[in-house]
Amino acid sequence: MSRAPALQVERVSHAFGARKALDDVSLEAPAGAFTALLGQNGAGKTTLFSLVTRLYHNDSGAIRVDGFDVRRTPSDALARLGVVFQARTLDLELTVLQNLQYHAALHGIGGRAAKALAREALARVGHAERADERVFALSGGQMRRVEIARALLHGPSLLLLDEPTVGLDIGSRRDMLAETRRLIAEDGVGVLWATHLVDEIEAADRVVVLHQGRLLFSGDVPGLKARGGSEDVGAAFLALVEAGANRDRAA
Ligand SMILES: Nc1ncnc2c1ncn2[C@@H]1O[C@H](COP(=O)(O)OP(=O)(O)OP(=O)(O)O)[C@@H](O)[C@H]1O
Repeated sequence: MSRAPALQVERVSHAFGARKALDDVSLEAPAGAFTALLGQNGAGKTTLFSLVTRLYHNDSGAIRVDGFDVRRTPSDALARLGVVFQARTLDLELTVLQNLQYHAALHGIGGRAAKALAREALARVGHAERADERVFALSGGQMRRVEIARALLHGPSLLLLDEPTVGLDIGSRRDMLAETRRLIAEDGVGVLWATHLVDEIEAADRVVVLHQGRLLFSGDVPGLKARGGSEDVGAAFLALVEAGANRDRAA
């Protein structure tokens, strides 16, 4: 039997009052792959993440994590989901290990098992030796890695990252991307990585393009280049966005 996609979004819409933040969006993030969710400011990336994580309720379409519908089987879906939000969410006064143990407790894992999983997750992001330090002593990039370790701790099938490299220097950005791709290769986790930076995309990645709440493209990098009429990913992306805006003006 083939494995369910890590994430399936089917015909989902969401509005804030009269403003449509997502308009009939369908997309997939396969297991064992890096999917870049590419969109400019206001594209709807964070809204989509809020629906997948159930911060917002989706009352149209369907969202499935590893085959589990987030509305009908929320605990199964959320148990298979790891998230790194755009805003930092670690408790600065607690140690790195305590932050991870707290997260483990939310997933029903306690005691020695939690400690062991936390140390293992920290080792996977190269931070085993920081376990007993308080979070305020870490740099922005180190905190991000701890957040990734925390998101991986309960063994999710899908990892959502909302613009995780914002505020990081070039070296930290590159390292974080390489580490995420290594985790995909080692664990088979499916990653949905929201970004507006085209240089974070590699040739073998999947790409989903959102613009003003609408899906403009979903496929691989060669497909994006073909649709945008350019060998340059950035130029192809901008061509798609421009064509979408022209369609809206004509409508
Ligand atoms: N809580 C809210 N109330 C009203 N409108 C909102 C709210 N959150 C988002 N929006 C609107 O929904 C649209 C999509 O916003 P969203 O934050 O999902 O985009 P984004 O792609 O994450 O953007 P960015 O790259 O700037 O973070 C925007 O027009 C935004 O103004």
